[in-house]
Amino acid sequence: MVKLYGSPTSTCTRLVALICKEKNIPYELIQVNLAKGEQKAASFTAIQPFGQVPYIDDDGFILYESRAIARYLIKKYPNQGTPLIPSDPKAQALFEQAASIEVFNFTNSVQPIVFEKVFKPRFGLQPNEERVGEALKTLQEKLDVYEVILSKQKYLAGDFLTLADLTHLPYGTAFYTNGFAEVFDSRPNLARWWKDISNRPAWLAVKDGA
Ligand SMILES: N[C@@H](CCC(=O)N[C@@H](CS)C(=O)NCC(=O)O)C(=O)O
Repeated sequence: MVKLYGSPTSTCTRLVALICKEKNIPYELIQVNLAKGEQKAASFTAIQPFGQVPYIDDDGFILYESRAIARYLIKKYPNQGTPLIPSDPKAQALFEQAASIEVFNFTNSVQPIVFEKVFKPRFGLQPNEERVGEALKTLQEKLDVYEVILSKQKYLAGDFLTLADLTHLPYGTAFYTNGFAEVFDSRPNLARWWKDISNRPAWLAVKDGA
């Protein structure tokens, strides 16, 4: 069974758990206590040199970086669960385009907002509102483009769901549920897409406790 080293509340661990559920891959979550700094222990960085979760141990094969893990698991189990990466070269290229959009046009802006407005307050720290304002401005511009794309097709890579849609869920949910729902809801096609992906049973199961 795949061993998933991570934290049930960590966004990146949740992505891997989500993919396991979408692909019906049994996995064992081995909890790493981030608050205690277990990810920085020498025994941990010997495996994940950046001192971050998640990583997987698949029968001795070690892999870190949540998106790389997701791709590996999807390719290893092509014939079970939801097909999340197309095999046709053109469809795959459109998937890669969407995957790149997610990293650079979505998560790059959403991540600092979640960090400032959700994670920092948990540790009694004040958010840097200037940083939030700048990231939100950039995000809104990018989401206007999402709205155009999603007015023409069901998902980010076309009319088929891919990993590139699902990678929006961990940070997107932390953003949406912590005071920013209107940012998505005010754009009808984006809102329709978000409602679709965020209500997938696999995601509901993960966000309510990986
Ligand atoms: N690009 C990495 C990012 C990993 C990452 O940022 N992990 C966070 C949790 S979501 C973490 O381990 N934070 C604790 C730390 O950096 O010490 C991935 O996708 O796996």
